[in-house]
Amino acid sequence: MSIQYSTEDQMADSYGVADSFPKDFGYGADESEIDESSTASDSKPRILLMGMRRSGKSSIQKVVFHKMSPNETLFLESTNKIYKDDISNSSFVNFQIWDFPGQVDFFDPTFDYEMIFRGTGALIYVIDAQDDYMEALTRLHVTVTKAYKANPDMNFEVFIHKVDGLSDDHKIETQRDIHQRANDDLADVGLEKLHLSFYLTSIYDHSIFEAFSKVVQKLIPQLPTLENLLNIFISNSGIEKAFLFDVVSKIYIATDSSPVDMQSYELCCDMIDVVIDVSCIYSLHADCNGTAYDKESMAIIKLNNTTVLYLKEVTKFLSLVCILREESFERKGLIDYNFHCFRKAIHEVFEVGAATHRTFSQQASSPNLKAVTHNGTPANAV
Ligand SMILES: Nc1nc2c(ncn2[C@@H]2O[C@H](COP(=O)(O)OP(=O)(O)OP(=O)(O)O)[C@@H](O)[C@H]2O)c(=O)[nH]1
Repeated sequence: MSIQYSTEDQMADSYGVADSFPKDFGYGADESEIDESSTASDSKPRILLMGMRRSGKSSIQKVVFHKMSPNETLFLESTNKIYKDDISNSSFVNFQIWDFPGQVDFFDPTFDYEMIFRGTGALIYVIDAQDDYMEALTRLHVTVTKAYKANPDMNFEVFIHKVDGLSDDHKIETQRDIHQRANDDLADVGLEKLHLSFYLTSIYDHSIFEAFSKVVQKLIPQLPTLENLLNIFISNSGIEKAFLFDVVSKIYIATDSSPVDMQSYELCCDMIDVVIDVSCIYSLHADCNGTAYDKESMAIIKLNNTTVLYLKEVTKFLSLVCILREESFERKGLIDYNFHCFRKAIHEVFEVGAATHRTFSQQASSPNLKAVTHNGTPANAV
């Protein structure tokens, strides 16, 4: 895997251009229709969203990357052509999402699926769990076998979606059934090597953000280093759990190696919302443009169960959100010193990556498209 980075000029001093909250605190231009031939911008790493009609693909993309409220998705119209969404203006992770219309006809000669799959990091196949999913499973099989032949390196992710309408038992049973059937179909054609990952998702809770976090993390080659840094940071600071968040999407790009529980993740997501809301409402600039999140951004929230939430800016796109006990927070000086070292290390990790990428780009004419591009650290890093 290799990685593409923004140039340092782009990284430097760019807080001013970040959009602000709420609606504007998104990813800039909305989706645009693509012409199916390859263009220069299409060389960005991409994540494909595929699945049956009305399975919820556009809703996922709108809710995660465009701050659309789940209820508004009821009014989304059906997608008729492939739409691409460039997630690169104000995010740490830098890729394109291609939202496909329900039925993709692999036999249509104008649809160059090999070209599309070759440049893809991950294929997300969305299955509506509230509907009869037999046809979706047949199409999943056709899609992943074609995609695997064109690009065996891509990640295959299955979102068992709309699980908000299912009881807990029904969720587990549906996941087991879909997992079993999909893998049996692959085994029947000798494709046991093709690994499918399954997630239970809904746009009505944080599960869709959690699932997207895991999909994106797999495309970040520095993930083990980030995890390691987080482990060192929390163990030396008396912190229980820490997430490194992409602020705009609330995708966490890394966490320490202790297990993630949904409640902690939700708390941290909510904290980001509170911080951005408050700084936007009380911003000195009436339009709040670019001022909702910057180098000074930090927040402490003390909960009534002796838990403290602590948020600090890491780069213009990333923030660290920690959960710790009140007694550990008494050593705030130590935590801040460790955070300073952690932040410095994060900046170094991505500076090294940027340098490696520059060397790589000079050597190779076409980049490896599996790994996502990063908007790295600002040049004025501490
Ligand atoms: N209950 C529930 N409904 C959802 C969820 N996600 C999407 N929906 C609804 O599903 C319907 C279809 O969603 P879309 O996002 O338009 O589906 P699509 O897959 O993009 O459809 P096409 O563009 O026709 O391929 C909408 O009414 C959404 O509100 C979910 O997590 N839970």
